[in-house]
Amino acid sequence: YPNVPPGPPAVPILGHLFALPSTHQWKTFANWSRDYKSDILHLSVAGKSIIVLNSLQATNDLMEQRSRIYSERPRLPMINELMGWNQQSLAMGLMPYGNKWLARRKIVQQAFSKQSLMSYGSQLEKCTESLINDLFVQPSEFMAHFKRMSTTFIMSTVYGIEVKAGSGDPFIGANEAAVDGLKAAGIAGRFLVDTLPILKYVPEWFPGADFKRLAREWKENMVLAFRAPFEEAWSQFSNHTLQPCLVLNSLDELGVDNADDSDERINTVRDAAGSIYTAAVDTAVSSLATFLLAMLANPEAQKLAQIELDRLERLPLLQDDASLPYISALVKEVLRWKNVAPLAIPHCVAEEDEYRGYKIPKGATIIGNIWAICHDDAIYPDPDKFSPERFLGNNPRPDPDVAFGFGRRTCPGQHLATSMLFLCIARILAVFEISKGTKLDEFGREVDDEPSYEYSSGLAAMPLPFKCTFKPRALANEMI
Ligand code: HEM
Repeated sequence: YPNVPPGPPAVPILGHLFALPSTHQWKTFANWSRDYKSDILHLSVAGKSIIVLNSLQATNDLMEQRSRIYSERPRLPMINELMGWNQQSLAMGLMPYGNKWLARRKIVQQAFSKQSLMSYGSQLEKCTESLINDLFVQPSEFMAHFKRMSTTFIMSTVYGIEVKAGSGDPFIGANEAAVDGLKAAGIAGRFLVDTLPILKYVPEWFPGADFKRLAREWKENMVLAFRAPFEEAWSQFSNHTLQPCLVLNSLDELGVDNADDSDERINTVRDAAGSIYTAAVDTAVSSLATFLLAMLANPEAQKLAQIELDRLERLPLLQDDASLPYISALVKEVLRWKNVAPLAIPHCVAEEDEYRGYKIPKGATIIGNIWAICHDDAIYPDPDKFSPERFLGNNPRPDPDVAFGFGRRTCPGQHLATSMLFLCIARILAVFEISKGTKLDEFGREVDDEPSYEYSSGLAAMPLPFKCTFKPRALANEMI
């Protein structure tokens, strides 16, 4: 590869396949940048180039300034073809750049823009009230409550469907199974078929072809996750009983006639809705769990946040953000400190390009290393420390917008995610004191159960299980 950016030594043919770690690649990429004294790296796997961008400068110059050519998605045979994630359109996050993608993206962007925030604000407030209630009743199940809160919100705002009480809701089960498959398959190098696409023709019964069975099962889950809630909403739409929601607005706006259900416009709405559902739930759960870990790691931040909240003397509302600067800074720090999507979703460059004298080959996978940027000590000194103060005062550090990705592919749920985090965090801290869980030591004494602060790997990082105690604060009864 003449004149491409530097990178670690490669072996013939397979390139860096075996040098790529199977977990937490973002850290290895950042270390390689240090070792090879370059914020852009070139790797190759079986003849395909991968360019890793480890600095804000490089992601700005290429993925933002030149977004016209840096907005494609690479094709991964396991996810795209065998699991069908973009074979029949469906998930817009994995769709090729083009008109179909744009039509879906417009729907999501419009529904969750900053301006439309107030139209779904009351629903968000209702869901976070239930969350607080659930945390009172069964605090140890906090992860399940986070999931329930975000699913209930998405199902009602997107599909106009009320989630069934208890754990047996069929739509939640379908979404969970689909996202689990995507997360597992999103681990780079996990499936050899991504490196050697020819393997996709191996029959399922062939020894070692277990990936084909997994792909088939995951595909069934994914189709169900996209189709099942949409079909329910569609049948209500046809009967004129569908409650106001994204599906209703979009079908109305596109002028869809309820007699005609074979329309491409219907697929567009189905895909936009399904893309939200699969992208929003786990990201919310992971970042809320990160917030709890942050409170365990830095009790001082919790105290300062509560001093600010107590001045309100009531449960916070969405429009309180201007009067709660510490909480707003805390939300930014949650997004920066541990990233839900440390390597975003890979982009792909549509044309050959040149940058700082290096060649960027056409079709190369482009990875923006969100984690490396959010932990760059030139931008965020002492990056491993959880410190909302870095976004306050006379010299605030830049907002970590990069946590939501790059250029034309940036997360269209950014405003929704930030508002959801703001409201949940403000309300939880107004009502509860958060502290470490406990366990019995070998002498039967109660001691703190220290979290590992470790995360799973894959497309979306989730904190490994940890314990946490929620103690109602003195003001809790007055506030609710
Ligand atoms: C803390 C919460 C969230 C974080 C950190 C996050 C982060 C990201 C990142 C890094 C990407 C990839 C961007 C890129 O390729 O450059 C992405 C894509 C996407 N996100 Fe989010 N996200 C969050 C919540 C949400 C929510 C609530 C929604 C629901 C509307 C959503 C919908 C999407 C969609 C549809 C895409 C694909 C965009 C495309 O390919 O055009 N996300 N998100």
